[in-house]
Amino acid sequence: MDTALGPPEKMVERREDLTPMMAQYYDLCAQYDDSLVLFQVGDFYEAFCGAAETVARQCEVTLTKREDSTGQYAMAGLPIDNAESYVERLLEAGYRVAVADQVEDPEETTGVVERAVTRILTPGTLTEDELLDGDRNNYVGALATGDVHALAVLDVSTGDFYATSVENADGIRDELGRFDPTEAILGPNVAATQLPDGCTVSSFGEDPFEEKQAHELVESYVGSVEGLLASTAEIRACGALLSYAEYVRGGVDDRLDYLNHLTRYDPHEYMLLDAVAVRSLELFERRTVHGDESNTLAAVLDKTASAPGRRTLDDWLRRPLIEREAIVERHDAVGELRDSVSMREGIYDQLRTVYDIERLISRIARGRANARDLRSLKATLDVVPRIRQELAESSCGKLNSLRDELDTLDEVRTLIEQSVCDNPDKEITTGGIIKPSYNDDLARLRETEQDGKSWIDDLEASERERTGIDSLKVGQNSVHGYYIEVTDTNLDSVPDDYERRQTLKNAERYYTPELKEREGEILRAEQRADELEYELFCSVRTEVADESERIQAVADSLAELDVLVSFATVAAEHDYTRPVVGTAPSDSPAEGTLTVDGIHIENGRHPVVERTEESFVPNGTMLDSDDQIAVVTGPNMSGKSTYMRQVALIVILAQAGSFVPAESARLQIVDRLFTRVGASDDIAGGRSTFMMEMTELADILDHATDQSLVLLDEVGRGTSTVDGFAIAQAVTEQMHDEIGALTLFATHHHDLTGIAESLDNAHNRYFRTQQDEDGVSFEHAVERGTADASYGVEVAATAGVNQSVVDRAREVLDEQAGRAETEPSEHHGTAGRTSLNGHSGSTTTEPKQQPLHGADDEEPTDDGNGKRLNADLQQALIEADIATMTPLEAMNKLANLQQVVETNRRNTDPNPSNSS
Ligand SMILES: Nc1ncnc2c1ncn2[C@@H]1O[C@H](COP(=O)(O)OP(=O)(O)OP(=O)(O)O)[C@@H](O)[C@H]1O
Repeated sequence: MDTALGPPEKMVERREDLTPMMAQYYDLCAQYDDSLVLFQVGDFYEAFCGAAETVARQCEVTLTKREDSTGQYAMAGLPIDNAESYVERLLEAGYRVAVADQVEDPEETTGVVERAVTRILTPGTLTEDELLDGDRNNYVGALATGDVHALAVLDVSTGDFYATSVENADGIRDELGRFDPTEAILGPNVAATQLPDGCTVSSFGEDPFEEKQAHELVESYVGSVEGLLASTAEIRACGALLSYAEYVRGGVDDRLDYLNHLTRYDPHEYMLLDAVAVRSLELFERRTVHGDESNTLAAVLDKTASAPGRRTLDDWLRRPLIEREAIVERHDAVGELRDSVSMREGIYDQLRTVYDIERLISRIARGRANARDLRSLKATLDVVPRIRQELAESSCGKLNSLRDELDTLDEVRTLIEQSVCDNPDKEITTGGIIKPSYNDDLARLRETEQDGKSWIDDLEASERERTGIDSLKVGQNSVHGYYIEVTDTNLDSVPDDYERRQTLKNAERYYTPELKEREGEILRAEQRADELEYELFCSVRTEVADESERIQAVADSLAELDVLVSFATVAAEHDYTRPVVGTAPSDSPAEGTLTVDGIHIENGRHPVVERTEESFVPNGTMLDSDDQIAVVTGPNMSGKSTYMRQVALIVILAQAGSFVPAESARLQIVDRLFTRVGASDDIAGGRSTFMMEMTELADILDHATDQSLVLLDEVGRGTSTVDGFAIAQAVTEQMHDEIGALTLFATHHHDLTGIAESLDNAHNRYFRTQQDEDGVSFEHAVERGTADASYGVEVAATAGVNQSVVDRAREVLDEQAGRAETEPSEHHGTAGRTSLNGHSGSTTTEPKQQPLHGADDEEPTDDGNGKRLNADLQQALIEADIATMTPLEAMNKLANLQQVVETNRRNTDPNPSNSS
């Protein structure tokens, strides 16, 4: 066992001799032996022995010692006021942290202070604002298997709770990809391999997954599971998850009543968007080495005003809809909000003032909220009537139903308004949180306190008059209470009824019997009033918590409205258009249902790239049952990847309910979206092997349907040219003949363009490229047909390769072109200058690897007229498979050639100084 966990070895043999406090520590470590125990001692959380060493190392705090009659123990302390940042480091290091707080007042205890674990902090169950990203859900998941594979996920900080099940383990991986939980617990026979990267597996045993126990627990939270959950595996996953959520409460008041809203969904109700697609389309995180969140789809669409809105936006993008009516409802709402600027801005202005209502209600229900939280809830609920007002003029069904669902919760708002102070204290035990007017007893006690304080306020003046001492002062301190202070020079005038309380350097402090009595009255009234305020506050908090279901419903509606307003704002500001969505004809739709065959986009734009490029070139897309596959060619940097991703993002946006960046769009509803991007494009994710590429391809071939959209970028690039081409061809044929998915296939294999010509429902698209005396430039415009040249040499010239190599390369190309005119060419569909692809038209022969003289060990020699060198260069250039090279490989190749020319020049130049 990790030395930071369990009872310290050093204490085991001395257990019976330990001091009472250390015995308490020992017992808590034994009870929570899977967690690192942080043990409150006054203002610090302490750890001892091995745990202390871990805390000191991970949190970079000083390791000290504690010595008592039983020995010496290593000790490390974290200041309670600042504990969160340290705890974060322990969680990142993979520890669960059990926080053992003092649960009684040390001043009221004679023996050792009672301590108990009040919460166990784990990565997926955090509720502390300081440890959470306000805009993101933080999910913990539970997986169970049975007849089906079930997944339950829960965000303890917001109460978002989902369950689903699928037939195979791959499907579970996809669903996990949608929620991206930070932590998971696994039922019997479930492998951790399904979990996304970065998800911590926590051990929790098998008992909580036991059916009967799980069933009872789930029903105690959400009522009958009949008709809600679809399998026993789902019940077991939900039950285990609830019991884990209770467990991390540390066993103190462990019910979490607000977790009463469980959503069971069928994965087939949403577009299937697996983790690979989410990553490669950069929906939430850019595929940079460290991943960053700017310039992602979620970021450019985020005009939300509130944290719940931001989280809901993520959810909608992760789970685009496939039911036409639901999609159209959202589009209707976005349309109305886009057109009505005053309604849109009015709602936005209201939403900007709201607090994170989901996290507020979770804190309130867990009994962790303070009075400020209740005021924040009230301020948030106050916007509801105003938003209803803003929506009064709405004429669309979705906005109307959202308005009707917005419960104004008048009694909750009135309760908080009447009871909780307008600017309450943060502390809840020291008064200043409940209005005296809320309770007669409280009012009386505060009056007594106030009367007493007024009497004392007047005391200074009356005593000065009585004693004739002008410098006499009345004051108070925490140790001695109220006093009358007289300087030494006036001691003669002190009356007899003054009793000495404290001697200072130049003064004496006194009290009178009446002052003492008044002071007692004030203190008693104040103390009782503070206690009463705390009691009243707790009961108000409980009353509010009892309404958590209604409050959560309001939170959901506000979040939904926030996303719709955000979509509408983006649509208005960035000229998005409303897409027409229809069911695919192959779905056998009911009569009257609008069907759309394929994806038809006029002047579409990439929603993210259009924001970063100075001038973005819009492009159209036409895929349907007659033009089901498009093979997209074009040189590096021409815009192929951007184009393919743009089509996918437009489809996702439309099905999430947003308008789309295009002049017009008619879109068939897509059931699944698959992406396979080039192997070398994904190095940051550590998934650069050909094996990984093929695993993803296998997944697509197994699961794509005739209603799916498939993006294949450079499939087969990770292996030899011949194998890669063979795989690409076979995949294209299967997509065409058997699967029937709408497919965009970007490739450098120009030969694949011939295949597209030979298949009935496939066509070619290529990116136009301009060449002039300044070099090659990319127009980023896609057209039907195939590219007329590869422009590899021009790209090299533009990249700065020196002129003599570029000129020579052009010569070689011209010679090639001359040969091509006299020999029959097998290259498919190319016109004008031929491709530099050395195996043009040949699909079966492996290109020969001719060693280049001078590049390896053999020195080039001059035969007097440079013919040998020319032949070598020619051969090398012909062999170079420019169409499949990355820009870096092309540049290396050219640098290599350049070096050969340089070496040759040096060897043949009679004056070596010329060759530098
Ligand atoms: N339609 C467009 N309008 C303006 N700029 C674009 C457009 N499409 C792509 N670009 C820009 O061109 C560059 C290359 O785009 P992209 O990566 O899509 O090319 P590619 O053909 O896929 O390249 P490679 O084959 O090397 O992967 C990017 O910087 C992108 O921002």
